Amino acid sequence: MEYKNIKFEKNNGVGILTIDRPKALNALNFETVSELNACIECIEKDQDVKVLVITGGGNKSFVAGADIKEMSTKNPVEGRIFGKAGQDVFTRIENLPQPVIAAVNGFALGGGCELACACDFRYASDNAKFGQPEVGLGITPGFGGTQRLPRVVGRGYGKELIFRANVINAEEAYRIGLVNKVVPQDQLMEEVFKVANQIAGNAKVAVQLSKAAINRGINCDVVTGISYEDEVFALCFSTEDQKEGMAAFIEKRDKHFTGR
Ligand SMILES: C/C=C/C(=O)SCCNC(=O)CCNC(=O)[C@H](O)C(C)(C)COP(=O)(O)OP(=O)(O)OC[C@H]1O[C@@H](n2cnc3c(N)ncnc32)[C@H](O)[C@@H]1OP(=O)(O)O
Repeated sequence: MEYKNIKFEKNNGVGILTIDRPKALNALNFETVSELNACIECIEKDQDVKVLVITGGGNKSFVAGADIKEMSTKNPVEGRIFGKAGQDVFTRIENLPQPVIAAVNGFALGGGCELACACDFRYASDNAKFGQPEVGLGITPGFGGTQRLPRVVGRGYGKELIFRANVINAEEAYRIGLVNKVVPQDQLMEEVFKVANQIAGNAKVAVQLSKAAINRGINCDVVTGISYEDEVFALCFSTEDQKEGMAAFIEKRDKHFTGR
């Protein structure tokens, strides 16, 4: 499929999705959100993609937020339609069966920080900047930021970032747990691919079921979460990779997973 504002490629089981409007610092206009949705819908069904990496085009920005110029003339009905479109695609990313890593290579502001929070975890380049500037523009975060950011960094830091609309650097983002690792900008993709390949080398069904169990458990009580873990744990014993992984350990040999 041809896209105007995003790029998608695959390399050895790792999908790389780039938000690619560098002249607008990869800001998300309606067209970009729609393309993102179409691309994520394809990835959901693509068995070849074991891990997805999301990054931004150019070397200055991951995503500098929703497109302010486009939003500036919207009425409440249009605002709701735009907000819902962004929320739906970010929820779709969060619920993708495959793990998703955000490679944050610059500004992750507003919708950009929300996109990063919809990913399973985040690595950042040392020039990355994070923030939720929405209240300084007269709006609330609208692509899930009021919900996901406090769940990632905790209520106190989440509320402070949203209320102050301040921008923090990569080291501060690391300190509050918003990113897992900070690396020099020219090493970001290499480092992220290393991690993505490591995940892609593990038993695919077990990785995907682990993600589903974590996501489900985080949104419910621990007893319900644990009972879901029961189900996915048992399900793993129906896979070829469970037989192979354990046989390889016992026979002291390399494992050869098939993803089944
Ligand atoms: C539901 C979600 C809501 C939201 O996400 S609200 C939006 C939240 N985001 C922001 O408030 C960030 C807005 N952008 C900025 O504050 C600045 O940019 C930066 C600090 C990120 C970078 O500043 P600098 O290095 O001086 O670059 P530059 O000249 O401002 O930007 C280059 C071009 O990119 C466009 N641009 C940047 N961010 C956005 C955006 N969020 N929406 C639309 N356009 C954007 C600019 O306008 C300009 O373009 P031109 O050269 O044509 O003037």
